[in-house]
Amino acid sequence: MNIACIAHDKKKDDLVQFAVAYERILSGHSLFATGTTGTRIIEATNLNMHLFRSGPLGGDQQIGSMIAENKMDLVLFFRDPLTAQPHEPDINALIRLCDVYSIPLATNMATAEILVAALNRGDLEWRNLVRGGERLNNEE
Ligand SMILES: O=C(CO)COP(=O)(O)O
Repeated sequence: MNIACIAHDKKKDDLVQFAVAYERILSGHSLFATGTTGTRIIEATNLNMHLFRSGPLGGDQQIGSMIAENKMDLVLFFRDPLTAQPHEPDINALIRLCDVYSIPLATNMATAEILVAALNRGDLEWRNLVRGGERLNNEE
């Protein structure tokens, strides 16, 4: 599965802790992150991640682009609901695309725990079917 990891500044410690706690599960997947979040996770774990730009510089949009291309299977986006963000439109666009394409999205640690447990159980295997179908359609 392709998994995106994103956290606003006041939630980065939470996501780093989360990545440490679930490193074993996450290591079995392809990980993507916005620049600063991913750098923090790489420093704290042995996980490999593809780093996009920092969120305010277009990283959210780059992940949104992967969603639009049916290349992202799960989004862990620890949002800070108490701080205004300069790139609010990008954040809303990313969340909107998750809803457009029915991509599982966790915006806080409690939901992320549930989704990662589901991922580990195989509950997200339907994404392989969706992506497989997409590939076949493109090949026709
Ligand atoms: O701003 C972000 C998400 O909206 C996260 O970006 P960084 O990981 O680069 O801080």
